[in-house]
Amino acid sequence: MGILEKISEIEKEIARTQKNKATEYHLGLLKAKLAKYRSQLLEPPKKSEKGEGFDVLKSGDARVALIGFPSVGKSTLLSTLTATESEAASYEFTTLTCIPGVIDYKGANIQLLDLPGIIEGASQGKGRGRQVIAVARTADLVLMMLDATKQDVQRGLLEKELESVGIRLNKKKPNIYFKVKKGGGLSFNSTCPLTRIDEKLVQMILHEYKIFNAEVLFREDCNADELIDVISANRVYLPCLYVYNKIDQISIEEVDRIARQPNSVVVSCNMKLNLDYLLEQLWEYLSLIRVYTKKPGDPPDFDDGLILRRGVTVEHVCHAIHRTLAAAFKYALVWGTSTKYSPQRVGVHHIMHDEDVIQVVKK
Ligand SMILES: Nc1nc2c(ncn2[C@@H]2O[C@H](COP(=O)(O)OP(=O)(O)OP(=O)(O)O)[C@@H](O)[C@H]2O)c(=O)[nH]1
Ligand SMILES: [K+]
Ligand SMILES: [Mg+2]
Repeated sequence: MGILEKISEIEKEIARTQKNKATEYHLGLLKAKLAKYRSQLLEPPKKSEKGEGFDVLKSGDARVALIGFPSVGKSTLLSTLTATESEAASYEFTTLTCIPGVIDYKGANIQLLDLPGIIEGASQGKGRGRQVIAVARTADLVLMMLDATKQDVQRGLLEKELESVGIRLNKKKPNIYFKVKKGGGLSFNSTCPLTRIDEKLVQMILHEYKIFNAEVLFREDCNADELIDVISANRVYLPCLYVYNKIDQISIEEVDRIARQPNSVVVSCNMKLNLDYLLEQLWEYLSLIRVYTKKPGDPPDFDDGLILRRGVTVEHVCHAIHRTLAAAFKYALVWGTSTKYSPQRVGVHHIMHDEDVIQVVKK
C-alpha cells in the first residue's frame, strides 16, 4: 500500500470512529499515524514512490500549473474555476498530490493542476518540491499564486527555486545559434555588437563544459548566463502569471499597487473577486486564439470555434479542420482583424487572429 492510500485509510477510519472518552486514545493514535505519514510524504521521494500521485495525463488545449507556498489558496482556486473539488483548509500541506481540473473557457479546455505547496529548498528535494517542479516543467503556463496579505519575499523565493532547476519565467529563449562540432576549434560570430560577453569568455565557458569545437552565433546582445542556458539545452521557457489572492484582507490602496505590477492579477478566491479577468489573462498568456469556420452561403459557426495558438497560419487551420484539406486548398476568405478588408482572399501563409472567421475554398 502506498503512503497516500494509507493516509486515506486512516482518514476514513477517523471519520468512522465515534468521538468519546473510550475512543480518545485510538483517535489520538490514528492522528499521530496520519501526521507521521504526512511528514513522510514531505520527505524527498524514495525511488519506489517517485511520482506517486503526480503522473497526470496531459489533456485539453493547454496545461496550467498552480505553484505557490502552502495555504495561499491554490486548491480554493481549482475548486472555484473547475468542476473538480480539491480539499482546502487552513493548515499547510493540505494538498499532497497533483489534482487536475478543467477550465471551460471560450470553448477551450484548459487543464488546471492543483499541486502541493512548495517552500524554500523545494528544488533540493524539500517537501514534495521536486515532483511539483517536475510537473511545472510540463506546463504551458505557471500560475504563481501568492498571498497578498504576506510580504512579497515569497515571490522571489519561488522564482529562485524554479530558476535553479532551469525554468525561465517570462523570458524569451536567447537568440544564440550553438552547435557542437567534431573538429575545427571555436567558430565565433555575431550579427550585432556584443556588450556583455566576448570571444574569450565564450571560449572559457565552453572549456568549462569540455567543449573545444563548436559553432556559436550571437543574434542578440546576450550575457554569459544566457549562453550557459543555451549550452545546457534543458531549460524551459514558460510564461508566468502572478496571482495575488486574498485581496479581501488588504486595503484598496494596496490592491491597486499590486495590480499595477507587471504580469500580475489580484483576486479573492473566497469572495470570487476578479476571476473573470484572471481567465482573460490566462487566455492571453497561453497565446490561445479562437477561429470560426464558415461554409459558403452559411453564417459562421460561432458555436464551435477552433482553439489554436497565436501565430498560426491558414495552413495550420486547414490541418485542424481536416488532415486532407491543406492539399486541396485553393484560397481562403478571412473576416476579422488579421485582414485589411473583410473578407479578404488569403493564401496558406496568412497569419490568423483571435476571433477571425475563415472560409476555405478548395481546388
Ligand atoms: N481571506 C481569504 N482566504 C482565502 C481565500 N482563498 C483561500 N483562502 C483560505 O486560505 C486557506 C488555504 O486555502 P487552500 O486552498 O487550502 O490553500 P492551498 O494553497 O491549496 O494550501 P496547500 O494545499 O496546503 O498548499 C483556507 O483556509 C482558505 O479558506 C481568499 O480569497 N481570501
Ligand atoms: K491549505
Ligand atoms: Mg491545496
